[in-house]
Amino acid sequence: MSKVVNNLMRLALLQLNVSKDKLVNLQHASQKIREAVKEHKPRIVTLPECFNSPYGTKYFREYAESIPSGETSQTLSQLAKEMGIYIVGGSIPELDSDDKIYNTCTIWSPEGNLIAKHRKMHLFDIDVKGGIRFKESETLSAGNEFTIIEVDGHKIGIGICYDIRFEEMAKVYRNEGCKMLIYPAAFNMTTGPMHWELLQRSRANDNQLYVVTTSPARDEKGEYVAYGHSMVVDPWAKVVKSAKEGEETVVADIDFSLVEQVRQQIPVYSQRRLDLYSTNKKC
Ligand SMILES: NC(=O)CCC(=O)C(=O)O
Repeated sequence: MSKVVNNLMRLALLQLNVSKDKLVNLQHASQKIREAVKEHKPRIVTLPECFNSPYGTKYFREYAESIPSGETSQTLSQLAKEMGIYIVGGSIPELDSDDKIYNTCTIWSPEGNLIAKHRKMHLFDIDVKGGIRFKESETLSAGNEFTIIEVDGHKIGIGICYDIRFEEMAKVYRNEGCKMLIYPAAFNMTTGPMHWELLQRSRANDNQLYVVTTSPARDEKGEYVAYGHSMVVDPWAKVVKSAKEGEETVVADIDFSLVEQVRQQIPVYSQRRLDLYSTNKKC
């Protein structure tokens, strides 16, 4: 007998205020998760990049925790179990046994189990004249592994923020059968207005899948001012839901059958000229 797959799935994206107090951040995220689940009954709740600490290289070591023994992991595990949901737990600075620190997303099942963790693969090192300079590599190490989870028969690829700029990574996920990419993210006031929506619509369009981002809320007084605008883009590359700048919960109903519809109607994937080019081929 063939497996019946439910194509509909509700997501709640929590664009959260983040402070310098880790305990306050965890309590706030917990309250918002409980409220979102009671009100909207999502299958998956997503959190922002660096939701338990300020986003800055000088903070990462101080706020870093082991996974899954640290207090943030324990909190997310209990919440996922209590509310019976999947949590894509934004990201936190992770302290590894080798004393390295990673920017890591943990993913929790409705039973409270850690089903995957994604370490940001591409570190955010940029220097835009007159704009922003940021060097994650001053304190962070890069992850080396792709991360795919499966929820109700649907494969979902995970990246973190700057990872979205690398179309090769998204293509690997598409090649593996992903129908959605989720990126906890914290763009800024220089690149956000230029590239935030463009990148999401590009990845959705290139790969004919859903793209979901979750940002911290904008805090104009913060040292790093996040752009906000958490977003859901569908496989037609249409923005179906978008937050404004402040704290907000975005609820989106996903219809995975759209993925197949788009892929059938515009069959670029099978029309590629892999005899002429491939990602491995040198120019
Ligand atoms: N936290 C990040 O990786 C920020 C990425 C970003 O702002 C960009 O422009 O890329």
